[in-house]
Amino acid sequence: MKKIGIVGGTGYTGVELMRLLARHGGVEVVAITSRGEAGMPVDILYPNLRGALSLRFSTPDDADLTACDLVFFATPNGVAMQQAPALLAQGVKVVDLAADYRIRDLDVWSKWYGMTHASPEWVGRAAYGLPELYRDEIRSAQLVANPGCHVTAATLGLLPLMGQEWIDHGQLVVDSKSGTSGAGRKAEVPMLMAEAGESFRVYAAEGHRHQPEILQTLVAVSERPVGLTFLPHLVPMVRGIESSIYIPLRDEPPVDVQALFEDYYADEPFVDVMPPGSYPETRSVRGNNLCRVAIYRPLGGSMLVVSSVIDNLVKGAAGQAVQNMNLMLGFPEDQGLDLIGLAP
Ligand SMILES: NC(=O)C1=CN([C@@H]2O[C@H](COP(=O)(O)OP(=O)(O)OC[C@H]3O[C@@H](n4cnc5c(N)ncnc54)[C@H](OP(=O)(O)O)[C@@H]3O)[C@@H](O)[C@H]2O)C=CC1
Ligand SMILES: CC(=O)N[C@@H](CCC(=O)OP(=O)(O)O)C(=O)O
Repeated sequence: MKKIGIVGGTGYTGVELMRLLARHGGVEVVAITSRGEAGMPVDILYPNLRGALSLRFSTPDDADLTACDLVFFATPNGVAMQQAPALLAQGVKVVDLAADYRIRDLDVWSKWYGMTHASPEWVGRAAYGLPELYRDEIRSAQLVANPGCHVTAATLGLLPLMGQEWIDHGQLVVDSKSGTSGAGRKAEVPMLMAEAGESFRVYAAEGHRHQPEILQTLVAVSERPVGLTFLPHLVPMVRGIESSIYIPLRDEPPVDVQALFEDYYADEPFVDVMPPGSYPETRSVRGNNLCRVAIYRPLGGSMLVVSSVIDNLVKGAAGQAVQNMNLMLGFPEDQGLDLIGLAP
């Protein structure tokens, strides 16, 4: 059994990590930290874990994280960059669910996150945790930067088209909708379900930090400048992200775009290219690690549209983090993640 630690276990990604790891079979969660809830059994705060995980929250100082094979940071931005280097120096592997190691350009990172990076030497050494693109690097990495939630839905919906001469890379639009759990357990009032219920609105229209993160990957893959408008919305559901992605065509595609997507993702365990005419639903991925995509060309016109859905807490956070852990620790990539979405 591999020993696992979680820093920041009281948030929504922390409880989702515990739910997935408790049934993994190859790992044991030995430490889970919270400064505010130290001493409390995890199944008192999260009764869904009763009978699955018998453990108490401990303070980050008391938890023996150096004895772990791998530690997840499910903490706000700016925590892992302070605390992870000491663990990395001891040979512990780390998956950061926050954004500390996602952006290679430190000036871009500082601009969007409003901080100076505390461990810039690790930024270039971190693998970007999108297995569909960087599987080999993740396997051998000591530090993995788990992608953002909107970012995962948008990037997977765009990857097969990147670098194709017949699309206009300069005018991509990602219109993305998130459930309220995306804002975390300590969300500000406007992001609470009671405020979002029976309503639907844009947020961060002046610019969202997921835009440069999506762009970084699209530019790397297409090897050219990319123009991207990204607009997030809050929708009255607890879990789920749907990204509607608009891709202007420059020329008539010389290939069947549906077949292009099916071929690109043929061997991917967690990307499901749906048949023509399908409408991916967030509830079909609720609680599982899938990204489901469908491709449209409305009225046969000059715009391709891709709909991409994920569960923000699973493929958008904890599930993808476990997928990365599996690669880093040598488990089958889908171990503990072979889950079916909930219906109705
Ligand atoms: N919610 C989502 O859908 C997604 C979230 N993420 C990212 O995952 C991370 C976790 O998000 P989420 O689960 O929503 O929860 P929160 O950000 O609300 O959870 C924070 C956790 O970190 C602990 N923590 C806070 N500050 C520190 C600190 N200085 N040192 C140690 N522990 C600390 C908190 O416990 P305590 O204060 O008691 O120590 C709590 O357990 C965030 O960076 C978020 O951006 C990524 C993708 C999707
Ligand atoms: C609804 C909502 O507020 N969502 C959050 C999701 C951010 C998140 O989860 O952060 P990372 O994915 O970058 O770690 C937001 O847009 O800020």
